[in-house]
Amino acid sequence: MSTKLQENGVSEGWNPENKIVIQSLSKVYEINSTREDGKNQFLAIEDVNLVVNKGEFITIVGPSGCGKSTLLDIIAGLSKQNSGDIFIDNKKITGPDLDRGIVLQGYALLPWRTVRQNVEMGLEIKKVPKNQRKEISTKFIDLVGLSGFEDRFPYELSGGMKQRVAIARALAYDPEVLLMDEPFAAVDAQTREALQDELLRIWEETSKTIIFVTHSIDEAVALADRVAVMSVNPGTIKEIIEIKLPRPRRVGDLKASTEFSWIRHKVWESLNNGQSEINKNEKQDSIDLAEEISSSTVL
Ligand SMILES: Nc1ncnc2c1ncn2[C@@H]1O[C@H](COP(=O)(O)OP(=O)(O)OP(=O)(O)O)[C@@H](O)[C@H]1O
Repeated sequence: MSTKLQENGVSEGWNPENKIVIQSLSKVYEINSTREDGKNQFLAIEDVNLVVNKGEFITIVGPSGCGKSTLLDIIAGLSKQNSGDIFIDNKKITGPDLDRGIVLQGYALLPWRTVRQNVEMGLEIKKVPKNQRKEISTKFIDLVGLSGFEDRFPYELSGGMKQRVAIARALAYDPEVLLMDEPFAAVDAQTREALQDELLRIWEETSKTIIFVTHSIDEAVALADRVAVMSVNPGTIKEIIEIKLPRPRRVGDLKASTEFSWIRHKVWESLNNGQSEINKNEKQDSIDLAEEISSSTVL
């Protein structure tokens, strides 16, 4: 894939199968530092490269702080990278847009709006007429199994129901890409499995392209076509593991299979090697620091 850009921001020599192309992405945060060397920048992700095909389901796993949310925020256009580019349908992204739906861990529903009004938010922004909005919201409320709850307010719903509303809201305005950051982390195990099955069913029905961040290896393997494993310090994608489990999938059934356990172990190993690397890096950092201290003592 060529990195050369034409004047209209379209890259040359791209593959029409590609939905999202991430090239050499890096992000530096400015941080408050008390270090003597005055360093006040932190390299959160470095040289991230990833190509996601149309209709593909990619999950991202990695140790805490490796930059999963940072990466997703940049793809969403909510945060700006320091270097590198992201293309969606071969167009360079420059900020948030309705082509990308976002589902976050904290639901982010508006408490003063009913289920229906929350689901219709994106449609209002898109200036879809009222009767059409109702038709669309009815369809997606039904799709996530919340028919009959249209007039409830968020405080009247369980965590799992709120998360369903957030998914319906993201789907209702028909984004081609869904970006999900640990969307099921706050619900109990049983609800989580039900939501995973529901998401798989919706994805099969709507053929969206999904990038899904999770801490759970089981969830990553059960949902994805490919799992991107990130390492920390600096955060980058160290390995992409293809999940060749048959579809359609039901999460409960999958987990009982030997094939699932084998792939799960493979992802675990990849993550665990990363942990060893962190320990090595930390050890090396300590060695460097120790050497610095000892040499300054000699001086
Ligand atoms: N606004 C910010 N300012 C400074 N540093 C930040 C900021 N946001 C994130 N970081 C740092 O960047 C690194 C990556 O953070 P990020 O939240 O992307 O990681 P993550 O992989 O999503 O973590 P977790 O799995 O714990 O949610 C972390 O070391 C974090 O401390």
